This record gives sequence, structure tokens and C-alpha cells, in this order.
Amino acid sequence: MADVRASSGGDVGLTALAVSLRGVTKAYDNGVMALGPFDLAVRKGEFISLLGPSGCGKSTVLRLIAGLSAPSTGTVRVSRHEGVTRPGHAIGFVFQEPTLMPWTSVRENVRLPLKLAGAGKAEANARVDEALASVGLADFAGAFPRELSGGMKMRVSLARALVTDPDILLMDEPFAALDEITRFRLNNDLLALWRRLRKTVIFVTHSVFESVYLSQRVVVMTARPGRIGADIRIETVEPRGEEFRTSAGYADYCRKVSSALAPSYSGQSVL
Ligand SMILES: Nc1ncnc2c1ncn2[C@@H]1O[C@H](COP(=O)(O)OP(=O)(O)OP(=O)(O)O)[C@@H](O)[C@H]1O
Repeated sequence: MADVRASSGGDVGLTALAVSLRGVTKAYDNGVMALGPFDLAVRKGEFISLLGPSGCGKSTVLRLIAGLSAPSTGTVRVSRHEGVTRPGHAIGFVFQEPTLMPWTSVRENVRLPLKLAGAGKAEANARVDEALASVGLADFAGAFPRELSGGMKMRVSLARALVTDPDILLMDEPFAALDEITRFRLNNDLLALWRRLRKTVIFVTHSVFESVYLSQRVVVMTARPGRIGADIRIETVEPRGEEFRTSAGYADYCRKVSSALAPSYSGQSVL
């Protein structure tokens, strides 16, 4: 039986967990067996990456955690802090496309989740200002999406996800469409934000390099139906920066993660 619950974190042994998936499978209506059985426990404040071949069910995992889709079997639990009365959601979602409303300003784009949650104007204004400042866009509140670069649009998208002060940030290949320099900069900014805000981050990427650079744990998924092929802890001196990116330790971790990914593509011809 599928069971999707938002717990207050009161379960014995689960208090430190932000997200827990147990024995989860997902079969879509068209018969595609996308996932599972899949077990994952993410601690509060942890930064993990989900890495795996195309179609292995990474986005499906995020959608299940966000409650946008229900598991076919198994349990999905999302912990919420008790007594929190702020408007909005326990979960913020950032997609690969910034999906901004082109006809209105950055400020209104970021305000949208608060509007939907019925937040008062004064509180919403303060939160929008704070969210924009946290992604370095304090001076662009009045700009329109067409006036922004790809990296800036992604920052707006991130601010929109942060504006409700969620406990958990789900990010689905957010930087995949960006050039490498912009991507590296956003990687650093995201790490700085994570260190400051201590959100739980679950980050989907196709990039071995990005997963190792950002995460405390890289969860490598098998080809569809996605299961956990490897769960690799990345341990290094914090805070991370360019020194880590160019270190032997980083290269070693990238090799280890690549090896864990290899069974998913070995034997498959690209021609
Ligand atoms: N709504 C849906 N209906 C039917 N099949 C779906 C649906 N959503 C996803 N799938 C299928 O389920 C499988 C897993 O999809 P999912 O998007 O979770 O994979 P992914 O690992 O995120 O892929 P990618 O890396 O290419 O984005 C794929 O085969 C996909 O075609």
C-alpha cells in the first residue's frame, strides 16, 4: 500500500531525518516501471545529489518527495518542524528551466508562492527583498525576465523557491543549461547559501563533477527502474572552493563516482 505522510518528525529514530523513502516503487499509468524498490534517508540539513542515467527516475524521486506524485507502493515521509506558522511550503522546488512569468517583474515572480499562500503584503515584501538579496539580485527587483542573463534567471528561480523559507530544497538539474563559468559561480553561491541557511538540499544532476563538488553524499542510481547503486560520502575540508575543485581528493572522488555509474552505460552503444 502506498503511504505518503507529512510527519512532525516525532517517529522514533526518524527525528533527525528530513526525508525518508522506504520500499518505494513507481509505475506510471502507461505501464512504465520508473522506480524501485527505492530506499533513501536524508538527514536534516544534509546536501545530497542524485546522479544516474537518463530516465532512471531521478525527477520521479523529487516529485514523490514534493507530493506531486504518489508512490505505487512504499512510504514517503517528509519531516516538518513543529509549531512553524510561516506561510508557504515545507518544500521549495527549482526546475531546470527558470519558468518565470515573462510579463511581470522579478519582484512579482518571486512573490508568487507567498501570494498563493495568502501572505500579507508587508510580510511578503520583506521576504521577497530578503530572498532577492540572498541570491545577489537586490538591485534587480524591478527588472523583467527578458532583461536578465540565464544565470540571473536561475537566481530568480532560486529566490522564488527560498521565499517561503522551506526546510527542504529540491533542485532538478537547475544549472544544466548554463555555461560552465556561470555554473561554477552558481555552484559556489549555492554552497554559500546552504552553509548559511542550512536547508536540506536534494539536487539532481547528470554531472559527476557537479555532484562531487556540491554534495555531502552522492547517491548513484541504476538504470530504470531506478534503485540505489551506490551511496558515496564526500568528505573534505569545508568550506569548499576552487582549491577543492582542483585537488587530488576531488579527482579521486570523481573517479569513484564515475566507476559507480559505469554499469549504467557500459555495454550501451551511443551510435
Ligand atoms: N508522467 C509520466 N507518465 C509516464 N511515464 C513517465 C512519466 N514521467 C516520467 N515517466 C517515465 O519514467 C521514467 C523515469 O522518468 P524521470 O523523469 O523520473 O527520469 P530522470 O532520471 O529524471 O530522467 P532525465 O535524467 O532524462 O531527466 C522515464 O522512462 C520516463 O519516460
